[in-house]
Amino acid sequence: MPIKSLIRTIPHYPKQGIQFRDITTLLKDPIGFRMVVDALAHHYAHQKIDKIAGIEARGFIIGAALAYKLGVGFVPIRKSGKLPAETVGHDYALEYGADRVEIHTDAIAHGEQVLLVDDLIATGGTAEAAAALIQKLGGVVMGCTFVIDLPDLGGSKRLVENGLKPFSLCEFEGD
Ligand SMILES: O=P(O)(O)OC[C@H]1O[C@H](OP(=O)(O)OP(=O)(O)O)[C@H](O)[C@@H]1O
Ligand SMILES: Nc1ncnc2[nH]cnc12
Repeated sequence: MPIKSLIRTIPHYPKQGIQFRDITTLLKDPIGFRMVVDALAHHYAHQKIDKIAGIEARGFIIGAALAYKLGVGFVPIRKSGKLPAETVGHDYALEYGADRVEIHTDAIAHGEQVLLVDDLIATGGTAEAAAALIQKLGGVVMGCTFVIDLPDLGGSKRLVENGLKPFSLCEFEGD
């Protein structure tokens, strides 16, 4: 069963006109979830990764499982005000709104190779903000990975142009 076919689309959520790509149907399928983690682990198996940074909230699910599989540490990038120790932050625009992401200042050491993980890339605003946080701490974003790319929204193209090396397992285009 292809990964894409396990992803559910909810029309007009959370706003009129948005086709929401819902990974809960993929995650609840034990084979589907394993296929996602195994495919990403296979793709990155021979690359140097010191840490995985997962973006709240859905990026935690995929990112933590991938970190376990690759045997590397996991650090959370969270929405504003959720992290208890000293943070750095970055504001960004969303497909449907605006937000701010933060990371602990001691999450990443200078020169560490960091793989950024989220469930989906749309405009790329979240991933770029998260990458900026890693770079502020002196980390190197060696790649950004997603289960879903929405290429019509231009985010993956933006990441390519900025040298952030996106890799996704499936695309939803023109629908
Ligand atoms: O490429 P972009 O246009 O920035 O959009 C992608 C982001 O939007 C979604 O998260 P959302 O902000 O809805 O938060 P959630 O994971 O906490 O539901 C998704 O999980 C990505 O993080
Ligand atoms: N269309 C979409 N579906 C699910 N998550 C999203 N995040 C941004 N756009 C989204």
